[in-house]
This record gives sequence, C-alpha cells and structure tokens, in this order.
Amino acid sequence: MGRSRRKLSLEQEESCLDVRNLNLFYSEKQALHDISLMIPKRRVTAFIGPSGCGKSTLLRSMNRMNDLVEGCRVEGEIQLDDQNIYQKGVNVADLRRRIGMVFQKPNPFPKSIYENVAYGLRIQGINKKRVLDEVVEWALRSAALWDEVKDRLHESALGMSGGQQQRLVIARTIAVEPEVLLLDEPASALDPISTLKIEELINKLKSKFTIVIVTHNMQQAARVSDYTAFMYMGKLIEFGDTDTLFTNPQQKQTEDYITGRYG
Ligand SMILES: Nc1ncnc2c1ncn2[C@@H]1O[C@H](COP(=O)(O)OP(=O)(O)OP(=O)(O)O)[C@@H](O)[C@H]1O
Repeated sequence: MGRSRRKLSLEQEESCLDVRNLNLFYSEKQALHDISLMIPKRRVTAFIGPSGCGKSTLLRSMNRMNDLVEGCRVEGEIQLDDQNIYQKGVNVADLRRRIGMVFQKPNPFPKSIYENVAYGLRIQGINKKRVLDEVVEWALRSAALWDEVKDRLHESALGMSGGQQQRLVIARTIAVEPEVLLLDEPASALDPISTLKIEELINKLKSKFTIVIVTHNMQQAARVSDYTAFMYMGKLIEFGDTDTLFTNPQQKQTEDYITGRYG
C-alpha cells in the first residue's frame, strides 16, 4: 500500500473538524466522556477500540446522525470551519452533504447504477444530462468502479456484488463533493479482495477528502490511516500518528489493546 511513511505530526496539520469537550448521552447512559480531538484535513483518521467503546457514536456525532436517535443528547462542540455544527440554526441536511457517511452494509438505492450516483445532484435540482453524465463518470472513476460498470450504467445497482455496491455507495457519497467522508466499518461485510480494493480506494481518496474510519480491524487501521484514536469505555485514551500508536503507545491501555490483551 502506498501510505506515506513520512513522520507525521498532528501539530503541523491543518484542522478539518475540531471536537471540543464532547459528552454524549443516550437517555441516562453516557456514551462519550469529554472527548476532545482534532481531525486533520485530507488525512485518514482511524477510530479503534473494543466493542461498545463509542467509536460509531463519535463518528455519527460528526454529521449529527445521532440526532435521529430518540433521547440522545450532546454537550460540547464540534467545529467545522469555525462553526459549531451543534449550534442552533445549522442546516443539518447541508451539514450531511458536507460530511458524507458510508455504513458497514452497502445500501445502494433500488435504482440504476447511474441514478444512484446522480441522486444527490438531482436533490440539489441539477438535472442537466451533460452535467450529470460528467459527475457520474468522475465519481465512478474516483471510486475505482468505472471500468467495471461503464457498459451497464442503466442496470440495477442491486445486481452488483457487495464490494461493488460499497464502492458505488462511496461514489454516490463523493458525487456531491463533501469535505469529509465518515466510514463506519466500510469493509467488514466484504471478502478480502473487496476489502483490499476499499483500502486502496481510501488511500487514493485522501488527496481530496478528509476521511474518518471506524474499524474493528487493527491491521486495517495500521494499513490505511495516518492517525489513530484509541477509545475505551467512551473515553479517548490516546490519539496520535498511526505508526507511533502501534509501535510505541504512550498509554498502558492502548498497549494492552494492540497486543491483544483485551478487546
Ligand atoms: N441508539 C442507541 N441507543 C442507546 N444506546 C446506544 C445506541 N447506540 C449505541 N449505544 C450504546 O453506546 C455505547 C457505544 O456504542 P457504539 O456503537 O458507539 O460503540 P462502538 O465502539 O462503535 O461498538 P461496536 O464496535 O460494537 O460497533 C454502547 O454502550 C452502546 O450500547
């Protein structure tokens, strides 16, 4: 894989998202405890940690997906371009266009391949065929899918393999040119070859997008990410450049986790 091995330093990175003292509650139960971290621009940041530690919750809080959960309450701030996304008056639909999300299970719409990718543009009122054709091709090429589907763009997306469907969902997400891509275990339902394709894709997409990925798979985090955050029981235990976190963790809990002592 081509992940650059140059020494990275968070302090030198430009910030994309700034999480400040974030607490999140599902009714009475607190799922995130005073999380502060900066997500660097056009880098890949991975969240790792044992099941239930809050990785998906933190990811979903970045485009306010948790708003859809009844009884969910958030304290603290997440800054995107110096605006708190939890501030009153924020247009959540617009936020979710700027911060797109891909889930574990591929969820293409029951429409053609072409219409899946064109969907977000049509919602924005863009219907000119020439523009749509251009964006659909660009997004499918960017998602490393064009060559496989260019002759069957008008066939149903549901006839594609799981790995192709997931790359289609990524194409659909990037077609509206978000700034951030949130990936929640994007490869865990896929076979090893499709997983490798998704990992290669992540590596390619980071030149244009800020990527945050939740993964159960530590080897995957080590392969694809520039920075890794280790979480445990709703707390951020350690956050730093991936190579250091995996080879020279600063916290005993991180070390115990990456050496397989729990999780
Ligand atoms: N919709 C919800 N309602 C209530 N509690 C929830 C909800 N979603 C998650 N939780 C709880 O919040 C905590 C964190 O869950 P979360 O799914 O964020 O963890 P995770 O690290 O992503 O876990 P996994 O790796 O198993 O997906 C868990 O205790 C979970 O039971």
